[in-house]
Amino acid sequence: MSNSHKKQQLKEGTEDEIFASCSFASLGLHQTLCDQLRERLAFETPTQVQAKAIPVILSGRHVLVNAATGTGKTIAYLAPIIHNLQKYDPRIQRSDGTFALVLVPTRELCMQVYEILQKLLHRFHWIVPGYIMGGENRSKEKGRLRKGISILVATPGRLLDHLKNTASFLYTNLRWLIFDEADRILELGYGKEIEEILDILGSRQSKPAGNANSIARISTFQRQNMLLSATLNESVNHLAKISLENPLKIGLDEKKLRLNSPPENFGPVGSNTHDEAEHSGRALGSSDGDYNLPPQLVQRYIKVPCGSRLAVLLSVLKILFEREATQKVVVFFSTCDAVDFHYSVASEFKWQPSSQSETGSSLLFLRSKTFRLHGNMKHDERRTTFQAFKTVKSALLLSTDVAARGLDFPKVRYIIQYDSPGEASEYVHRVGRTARLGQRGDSLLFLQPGETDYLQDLVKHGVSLTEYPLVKSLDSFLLYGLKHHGKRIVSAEMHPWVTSLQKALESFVSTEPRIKQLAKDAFVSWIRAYTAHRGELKRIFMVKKLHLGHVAKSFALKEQPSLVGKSFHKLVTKRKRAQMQMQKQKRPSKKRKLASKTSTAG
Ligand SMILES: Nc1ncnc2c1ncn2[C@@H]1O[C@H](COP(=O)(O)OP(=O)(O)OP(=O)(O)O)[C@@H](O)[C@H]1O
Repeated sequence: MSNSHKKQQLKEGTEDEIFASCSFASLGLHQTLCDQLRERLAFETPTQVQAKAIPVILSGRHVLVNAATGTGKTIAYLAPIIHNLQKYDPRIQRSDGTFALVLVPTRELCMQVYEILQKLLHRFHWIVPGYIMGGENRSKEKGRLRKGISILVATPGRLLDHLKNTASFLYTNLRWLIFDEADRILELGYGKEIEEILDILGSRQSKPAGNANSIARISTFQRQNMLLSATLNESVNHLAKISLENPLKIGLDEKKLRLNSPPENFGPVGSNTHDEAEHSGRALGSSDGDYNLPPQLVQRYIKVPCGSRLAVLLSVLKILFEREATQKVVVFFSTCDAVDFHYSVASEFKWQPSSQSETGSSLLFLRSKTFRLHGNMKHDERRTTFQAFKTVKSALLLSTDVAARGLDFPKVRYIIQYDSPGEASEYVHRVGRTARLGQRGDSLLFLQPGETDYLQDLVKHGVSLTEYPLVKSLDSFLLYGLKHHGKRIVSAEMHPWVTSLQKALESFVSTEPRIKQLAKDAFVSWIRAYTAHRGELKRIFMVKKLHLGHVAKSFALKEQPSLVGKSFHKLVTKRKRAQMQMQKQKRPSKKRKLASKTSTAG
């Protein structure tokens, strides 16, 4: 979509908040680069964050950039690097190795940044872009590194692997090091790898002893490092401290990042050593303070009892896709198994509510094209899905948090967080897949009645949501040719539409052994993910409060799976113990004494 077309879609008043009133050339960028921005990407005017960051980055300062999702942070760092690289005289060559390194948390983001680079470098053919990431063929990557990559985009695990094992990887000319989605890289548990990378590259500000060899291999070029995210907070404090020299903070206030506080380490991050994780970094302490969200984003929550979650999700999706012929929706789940199960239901479940029979219809309930994306998928399938959802006009994407950060799927209109995100920062990034660059967007957060305290947690970060009129929406459906006005129906679970749909779903799952197995697997991993909430959130998302029969219903299982693997058994035992503990605490003191004696004896 052209810049001017995009601008037409902006709400009145929003444009000034998004775009600056200057040109790319006036920021100091080379004319050919400005032409590329216009011709290849259709960008005529810089966004506000680009107008602020580009001159500072051109001046050589280290920066920390914090700006709302979808405001153009990628170009803010890529354009100045390209500007500087094209100036080198004599021209840089492949044999000079890598000059700029962009670190990103996921493979999809790696591809996305690489594709933007390809477009921007079209007329600077001597500057070579490249990428290395988990899942790709290592020896092919080695070959590309040997030939030389001027601007390299990488995921941390694979980068470290090549830094240690690919002798021909030349980085002595490295001048720029960028951490895009810096907080997420740390949340995924890459703290140690990042320190190691900084040491090998000689990019640590306070260089530890013992790395003299690696540092000696680096030339004395001026280094410039950058950290960027829509949710930079104190989780990146340590990284900022060890990697940035006198940084300029763009879009950040001191409250959010206390660079003068005593040094910490990377804190209680996960110990994940894979290239990505499915979950948000639930172990991180969240920072109080407002996050920047796109002002035009309409944020709502929906309160649904556990047993009706699936029926309500499908109903909301049906409403969305029937209301607008072309519609792009992303639904976030907490686990890969949940994505797989819901993907099968969304693409195979047939039900015609006008027919009296439960299953006797041949019409798909959801007619949208459906995609899925998660970390357990084959690498190629993941790549194809990512590209396909980018270009498709109307579709539903079911995903884990691999799609939560940085991905720029054009024209996504609706984000549904079916499983709650955990940290407020993850909420911000998930909803940030819509309402990008001033465009319209809606988000919907599913909560069970006992989880609504989560809304208070979001309020602490300046995020407030209004309630979605669920019963009214359900009333709009025709059931057996009739409208059911739920005047006296106060709860969604009692709504005739929901009860009929639930019955049909249960019957569908029970007659399809493959889907039943997916449902059981999803049930187990969903509970496991629910127990993974940490800190304050554990108080809101309490596994012991869950009614497992209702959880089973949310996977269209008529009964709770009896025994599915050892880990599930352990979980049930743990829950029983916790429940017994709670009961003991409720008993009068005499009995409690007796109970405690018995349990000690046991
Ligand atoms: N100057 C510009 N004019 C028009 N469109 C732009 C401009 N700069 C960026 N865009 C477009 O805006 C969208 C958002 O850009 P980008 O992905 O860089 O945002 P971001 O701030 O990095 O978002 P996130 O925090 O989600 O990663 C993209 O579709 C990009 O092509």
